[in-house]
Amino acid sequence: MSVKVFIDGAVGTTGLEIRERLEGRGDLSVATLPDALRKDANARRDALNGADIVILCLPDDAAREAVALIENPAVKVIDASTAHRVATGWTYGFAELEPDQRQRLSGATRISNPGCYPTGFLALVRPLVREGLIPADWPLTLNATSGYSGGGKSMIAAFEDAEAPDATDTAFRIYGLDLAHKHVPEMQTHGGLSHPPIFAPAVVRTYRGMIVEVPLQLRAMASAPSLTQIHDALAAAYDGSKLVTVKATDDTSLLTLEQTADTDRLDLYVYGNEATGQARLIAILDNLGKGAAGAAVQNLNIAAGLDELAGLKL
Ligand SMILES: NC(=O)C1=CN([C@@H]2O[C@H](COP(=O)(O)OP(=O)(O)OC[C@H]3O[C@@H](n4cnc5c(N)ncnc54)[C@H](OP(=O)(O)O)[C@@H]3O)[C@@H](O)[C@H]2O)C=CC1
Ligand SMILES: CC(=O)N[C@@H](CCC(=O)OP(=O)(O)O)C(=O)O
Repeated sequence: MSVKVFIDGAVGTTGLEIRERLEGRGDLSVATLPDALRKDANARRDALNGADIVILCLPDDAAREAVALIENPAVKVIDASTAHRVATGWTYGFAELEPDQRQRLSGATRISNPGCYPTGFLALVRPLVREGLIPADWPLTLNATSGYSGGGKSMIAAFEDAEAPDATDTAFRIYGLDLAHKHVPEMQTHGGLSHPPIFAPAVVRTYRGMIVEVPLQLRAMASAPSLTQIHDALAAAYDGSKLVTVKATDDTSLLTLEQTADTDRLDLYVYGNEATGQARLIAILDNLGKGAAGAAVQNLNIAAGLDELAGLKL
């Protein structure tokens, strides 16, 4: 039987990417609302309660509002916003993050899709904390750069439309200077960390793509893990995954923000210097791929009991 999917926010940046991945699928049908009704509460209530699975591609407040409109207990929800990523009763939609995560997702009715930056950070850090290679109370930092589609329609306009209210011609800018970025709580919670990491994000004049880097002073840790131990722990954590891959570190020429653009892959690297006891852990993904729409479709497939990789871009 075909699974009925409703996308709320279907004409936004993430919604359009999800629709593209679901096109031509015979195992599910996709409903969206016409333009005149897409913000109409009654039309949304009917569509939300009539679906098997809904995907919310909305700002946080509108996502909370959508969840409140759902009365049918059989409806499963995948929320792409930040609203429920550390909320009680929600399962974090990063299938590869913990050994039992996929199984938990297959039985969940409320799934929070991870943030794009946390996807890179957690992929690098969580297995190492779990294995005791990084102490849970280590003062972690991460530097990251995103394509401008990460800011949705308004940031796309700012970079592409000189008439937009916040138009910019910058090539690269840093932000999050108050150290209170909305992604930090999920990084701490799902990383199993005692303290929030320092998160230094930047946005660059490229539509899509993301690099997340975690620098580590290994020699200062009591565990003093070697680069090989770190590499092997990550390789073991993602063994068999077609989306998350620990890459060889002998070819630095491929380390670009664009290398996973328009795919749902997540490429991980462990670089460093054994002699100085320093490491640079690097994750490269598409903010709209594994960072948003790719993860949402993967979660949809798992929640619906379908082929997990159907519609995904490898
Ligand atoms: N862009 C990215 O890389 C990522 C985005 N996300 C998250 O996904 C969600 C969507 O982001 P994104 O697609 O980038 O944002 P966009 O701004 O591109 O799209 C949001 C869409 O939601 C619509 N909308 C707003 N309020 C309502 C409402 N009350 N009822 C119905 N529709 C509404 C908007 O309508 P209108 O077109 O009229 O403005 C717009 O089409 C956000 O929570 C974001 O944080 C998560 C990971 C990465
Ligand atoms: C470049 C840029 O501005 N990126 C956004 C994050 C992307 C996003 O939409 O955040 P969610 O993953 O939580 O939905 C930001 O830093 O706020």
